[in-house]
Amino acid sequence: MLIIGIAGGTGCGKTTVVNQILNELPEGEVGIISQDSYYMDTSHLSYDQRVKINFDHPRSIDFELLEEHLRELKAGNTIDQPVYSFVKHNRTGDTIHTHPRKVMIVEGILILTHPELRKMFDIKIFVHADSDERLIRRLKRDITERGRDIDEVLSRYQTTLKPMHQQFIEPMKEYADIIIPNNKYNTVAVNIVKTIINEKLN
Ligand SMILES: Nc1ncnc2c1ncn2[C@@H]1O[C@H](COP(=O)(O)OP(=O)(O)O)[C@@H](O)[C@H]1O
Ligand SMILES: Nc1ccn([C@@H]2O[C@H](COP(=O)(O)O)[C@@H](O)[C@H]2O)c(=O)n1
Repeated sequence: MLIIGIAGGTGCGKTTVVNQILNELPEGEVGIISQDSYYMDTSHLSYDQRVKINFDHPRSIDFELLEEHLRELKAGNTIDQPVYSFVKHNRTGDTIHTHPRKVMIVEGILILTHPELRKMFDIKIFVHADSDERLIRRLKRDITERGRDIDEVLSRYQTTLKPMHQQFIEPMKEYADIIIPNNKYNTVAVNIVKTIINEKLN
């Protein structure tokens, strides 16, 4: 199994890059694990308490479960990946039956901050987009897809996103094997990653 970790700040385009990689590759040969599925279970908290969580700090992620699931997949076993709701700020209770594949992609803002997880990646990729570009994309996406308004996104940006990005996410570039500049769509870089994956699949 080839395990590829794709990190980068919110809005840099990780999900988009993953979808571009999957596009044209044989269906069912590449599996995806999203860090978002592994936000801590916060069912014991009220909605008002959950809203106040710092979702950009590594402690908000259940890295233990994520690591365990990746090890299971590597051992050839199927896992039940939790489904997360950005509207409820919690796991939904549903899971996605995820099968091991020849290539597994793990994507998320904080995946390179966890040393044990980092060691499991054969290739570490960091997607870069400038912070103003990321904020614009995040605003548009969170308003249209994640049930937020402009005040919520901007206040979260100032209080947690920006400081957490500087403290935890940006320094992870040091560990990357490949940095993809993604202020604009980067077909060349995506094709290079596709070539690496195709070599593994053939
Ligand atoms: N290179 C790009 N140029 C312009 N918009 C982009 C680019 N990459 C992604 N986007 C858009 O930005 C938003 C955030 O992208 P997404 O892939 O969800 O980022 P991430 O998963 O890193 O948070 C989406 O609406 C997406 O369509
Ligand atoms: N309930 C939540 C959980 C997380 N977030 C934000 O999501 C961002 C990570 O996801 P990307 O797809 O953007 O990589 C992260 O910056 C969290 O602030 C949220 O808003 N609400």
